[in-house]
Amino acid sequence: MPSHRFTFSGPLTGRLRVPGDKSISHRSIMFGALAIGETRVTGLLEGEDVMATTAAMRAMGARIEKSGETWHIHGVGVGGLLQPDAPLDMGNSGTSTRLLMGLIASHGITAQFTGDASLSKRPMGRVITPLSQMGANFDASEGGTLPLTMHGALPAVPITYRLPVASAQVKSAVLLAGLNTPGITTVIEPVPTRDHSERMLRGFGAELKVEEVDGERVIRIHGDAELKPQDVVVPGDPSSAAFFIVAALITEGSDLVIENVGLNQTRAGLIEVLRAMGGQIEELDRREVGGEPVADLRVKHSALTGIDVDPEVAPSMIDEFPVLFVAAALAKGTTTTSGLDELRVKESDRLSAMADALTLAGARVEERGDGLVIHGSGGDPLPGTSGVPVTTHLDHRIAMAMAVAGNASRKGVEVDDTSPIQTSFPNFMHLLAKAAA
Ligand SMILES: O=C(O)C1=C[C@@H](OP(=O)(O)O)[C@@H](O)[C@H](O)C1
Ligand SMILES: C=C(OP(=O)(O)O)C(=O)O
Repeated sequence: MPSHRFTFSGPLTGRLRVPGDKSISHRSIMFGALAIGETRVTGLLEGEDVMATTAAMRAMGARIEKSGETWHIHGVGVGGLLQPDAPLDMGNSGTSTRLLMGLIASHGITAQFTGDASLSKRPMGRVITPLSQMGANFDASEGGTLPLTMHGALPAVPITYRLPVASAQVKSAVLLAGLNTPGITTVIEPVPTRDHSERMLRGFGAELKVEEVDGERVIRIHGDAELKPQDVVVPGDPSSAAFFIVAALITEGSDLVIENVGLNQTRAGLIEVLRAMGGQIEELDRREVGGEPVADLRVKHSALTGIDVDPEVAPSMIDEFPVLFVAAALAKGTTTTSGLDELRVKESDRLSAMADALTLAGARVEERGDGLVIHGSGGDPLPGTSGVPVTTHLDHRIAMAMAVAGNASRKGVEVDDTSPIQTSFPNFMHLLAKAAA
């Protein structure tokens, strides 16, 4: 467990580029593995989570290799996944687990899923329910957690499923099961979540339609699909850029350009919220990369003011709350967040983990059932930790959020375990040290 003390080492300046989008990276490997022919992917995030997806797709028959900066994926075709001969180790990755369960649900194969201590606590019942309706069978504990074994159904049965939680992973699991199911599988999404599966499935040639009915998104996918190989360029991950956006906003003297950041509307909530708090975030050279809107972001140190965050924006910044809480801890006045029950079932309980960590670093935080209330310092650096390190609970976003807090503290913040950062942002510590040097 490598611990690390993150201390102020200077304002953030210059230019940097964050790694590829994690959601798009997972999907490019999965969809490439289901296409017939060679898919080429550049800008792939080479973090542990995406490598778990890669290993699983190899175990089910896809040939995946890297040469130079390009990943080459030779797919097996929809319906062509082979039975893996060992358990699929999902590591720390909820996205790998839930999306692959969807894929396997409509293949006549059996697979066992295992994961680390964090993933083994996370709820899988949310995908087991619709995938069982489609015909898949599960040997799982009553709580619906890993390890579990699933038996796919061939043929699976198309369903219409209305999402009971705002989750792109559940939506994607059902749509992916629908790829190899005869007929039309329908997902109704009352609250919009990230739409990378829809965009990319269409790009790979699936017949998928999205309609807005009474304010809800209705997504229909035709089964027995044939996917055609694509050249995918993965844009930079806005969820990774978030740490540098907040670090620059709260560190005096900062003026930083973050290049090539994906700005898909379903992911861009944090930028909106930070601007409403007074953050100076400028978009330069807005363009399209791989079918997604992208820009370079110029971020300057700003005096932030606390706000009430509208719970409606939550799905478009669901992974960014840990670092938003850090921005709020440095703002003037109070920031109130609510409607964030989903944060309790991520890699850690992110409400309690961030309340504990920020309190230990000297911030004033109240934990409520579905959100945090944070009384900001008015721009003064946080005191920082002494003695006891903050606990990351195997959660990369807690580790990186508290690293950013350390950079805006007097004594620094000691983080108990930096290894989870490898799941989504392997060069984070290097980039932070470089930008603040
Ligand atoms: O579909 C995806 O790629 C993701 C969806 C979100 O999870 P939920 O669907 O559980 O909200 C998000 O937290 C995760 O990091 C990636
Ligand atoms: C929730 C996250 O990922 P996953 O669900 O894939 O583990 C995340 O990256 O913040």
